[in-house]
Amino acid sequence: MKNIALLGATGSIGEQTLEVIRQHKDKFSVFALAFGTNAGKAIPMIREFEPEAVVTADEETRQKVFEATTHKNIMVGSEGMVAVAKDPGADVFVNAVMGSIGLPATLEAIRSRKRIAIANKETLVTAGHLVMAESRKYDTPLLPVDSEHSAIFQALNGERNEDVRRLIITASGGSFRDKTREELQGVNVKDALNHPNWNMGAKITVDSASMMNKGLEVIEAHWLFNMPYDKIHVLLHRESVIHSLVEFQDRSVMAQLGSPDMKVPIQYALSYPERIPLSGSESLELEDLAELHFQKMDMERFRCLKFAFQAGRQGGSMPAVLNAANEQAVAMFLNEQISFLDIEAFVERALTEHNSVSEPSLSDIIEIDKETRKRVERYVK
Ligand SMILES: NC(=O)C1=CN([C@@H]2O[C@H](COP(=O)(O)OP(=O)(O)OC[C@H]3O[C@@H](n4cnc5c(N)ncnc54)[C@H](OP(=O)(O)O)[C@@H]3O)[C@@H](O)[C@H]2O)C=CC1
Ligand SMILES: CC(=O)[C@@H](O)[C@H](O)COP(=O)(O)O
Ligand SMILES: [Mn+2]
Repeated sequence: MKNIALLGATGSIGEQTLEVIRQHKDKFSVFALAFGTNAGKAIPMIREFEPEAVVTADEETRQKVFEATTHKNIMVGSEGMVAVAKDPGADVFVNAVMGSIGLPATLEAIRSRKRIAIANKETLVTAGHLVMAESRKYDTPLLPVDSEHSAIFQALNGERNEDVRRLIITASGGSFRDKTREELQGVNVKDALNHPNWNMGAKITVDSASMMNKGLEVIEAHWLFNMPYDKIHVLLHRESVIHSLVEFQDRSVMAQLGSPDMKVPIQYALSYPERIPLSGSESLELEDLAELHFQKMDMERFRCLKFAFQAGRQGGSMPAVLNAANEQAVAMFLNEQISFLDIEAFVERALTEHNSVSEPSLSDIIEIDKETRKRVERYVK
């Protein structure tokens, strides 16, 4: 039995992780559930899965959960997530929170040598050098949940890193893939949240529309697979059926395909190296697909992708600034304080104004993250 600590339980990945656990009660149980403020969604989960520990984002939510469940072990905030990450009662740590908030807990879970299933790309973008150094030091590999990285992980199975010629990450193009830059001036939040292939949380859906999601995924792949940026390629593929590919030195290409369903990579990260049945997920019937489309990525149309490659190559604290500026700008876009195109403008400005710190420590990163968010907030005022 694997006991799972799940961060981000009330989110899109969190709910699908619980669905996988529900299907395999003989293999997985819930040790801890951490979430933000959605007590209405969390309370039935706590009643159903009876976790040893619960973590909420704030005291008010803690009180609501306590009143509804009388749970004895409800912790709060980043400290609560860190306590869960360290607890020997959990074997598996799933980071599915939104944003870089779960970084300290992820580092602690690695140090406690738990199985790490990482959905949260912001953690690796912000502090990939620290996370991967701890992963090597404590001999704790990270199992990717992000669909593209799970595909690459599967394509690399049994291969040697030096035999890889390129990682090819596919991108659906998001909600605005058929719009020109001029047309982007008039788009609103509702339009942005209408992803063609995936039903995901609001922040990642906006990132898909701006192509920042792919930018974050390029940096995520750089760290997870120890791959230089020159060997990471992004390909527009509208259908999200080929989840990503690896080209080897002999020009052989391995790809992982499947109907777009996040329960597949979530379950694989939990069951690896075993493959177990997953009910309710559709088989990919290739004969039913009329055609698959591929298109070269235009870095001027999708400028966030260009910024991410630049920040990744510059390294140091630049990716942390890219991420924090983007998190802040997307939050303001979702609050209807700024326009869609302001997101990339604010990210670009924050990167230009930042003096990069090489090899930033965890406290440097936390400080830079805070400063960048405040700076981006001031751009509106
Ligand atoms: N959704 C998807 O299909 C995919 C997602 N990912 C990545 O997975 C991560 C989660 O995405 P997704 O599930 O879509 O996001 P959602 O917005 O659906 O869920 C986010 C989760 O994080 C919690 N959360 C937010 N802020 C805090 C906080 N301050 N403290 C504690 N918990 C917090 C939310 O709690 P609450 O709502 O209770 O406030 C919620 O449980 C992201 O990094 C995303 O990039 C990667 C690939 C695919
Ligand atoms: C499901 C998943 O992994 C998302 O990160 C997905 O990749 C988003 O789609 P885009 O390709 O549009 O960014
Ligand atoms: Mn993805």
